[in-house]
Amino acid sequence: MSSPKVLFGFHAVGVRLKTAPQSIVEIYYEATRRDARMRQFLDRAREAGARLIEADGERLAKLAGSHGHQGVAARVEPTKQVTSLDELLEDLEESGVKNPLLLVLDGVTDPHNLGACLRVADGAGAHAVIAPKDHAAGINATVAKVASGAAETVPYFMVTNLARTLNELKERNIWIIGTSGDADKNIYQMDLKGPVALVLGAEGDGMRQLTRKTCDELVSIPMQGAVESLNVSVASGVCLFEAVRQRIGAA
Ligand SMILES: C[S@@+](CC[C@H](N)C(=O)[O-])C[C@H]1O[C@@H](n2cnc3c(N)ncnc32)[C@H](O)[C@@H]1O
Repeated sequence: MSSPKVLFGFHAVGVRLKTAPQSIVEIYYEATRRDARMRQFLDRAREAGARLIEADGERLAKLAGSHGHQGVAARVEPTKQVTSLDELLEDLEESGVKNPLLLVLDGVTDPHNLGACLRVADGAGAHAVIAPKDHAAGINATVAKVASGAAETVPYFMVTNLARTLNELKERNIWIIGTSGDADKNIYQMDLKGPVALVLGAEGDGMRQLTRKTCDELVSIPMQGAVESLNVSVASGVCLFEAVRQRIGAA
């Protein structure tokens, strides 16, 4: 059995309260903090039946390590996780999701960028984020903090061979759309209502050659100013929310 882990900050603990309150072993809160945000948080925690424990700043700092805790930390049991991409896609099919929306990150190694990508993926309702095992940041405390709870809600799969995984997605009729500033077509010309995986490249070099070749389509985000490219998490947001816009329009 895996041991409880610690979440900290209003976002991360708040998301767990919303999505899996039964997995919370106990919540520590700084009793001297009596502002509105803390009061609202404690009301929600009590409504969810969570066990609340008063703690001082020192105890919270010990639980959260070097990370900002905002006066709140929780010991939680792991939630039931889907363990593989295949399992996730089968679950989606069984629950009638016809048009999965996936975000693929080819070489995003900065934990802040990964955290921001997970946050935007959650916001857009993406079903999973996929990255190559040997060329990506893993989930750590920084990622979880920047993701503001989304590291808990969006499955993140690190795969051994990204090109092979993209080919397997194609076999499941998922359209692979790579993004690159030099592509002729642009994201707004692309039909994103069906099953799609949006592929974003690394902070410095963009997508690797093999990944690029494996994509069904390449699209750009038309830039209007002097800079050549967007930060990868911003570009993820633009692409994912274009898919959301089209899907809402089609509903
Ligand atoms: C900072 S950019 C990398 C820039 C890199 N020099 C390149 O040539 O792709 C990180 C990733 O964000 C996405 N991106 C950023 N700006 C983009 C744009 N204008 N059009 C399409 N994708 C973009 C791409 O996936 C890119 O690989």
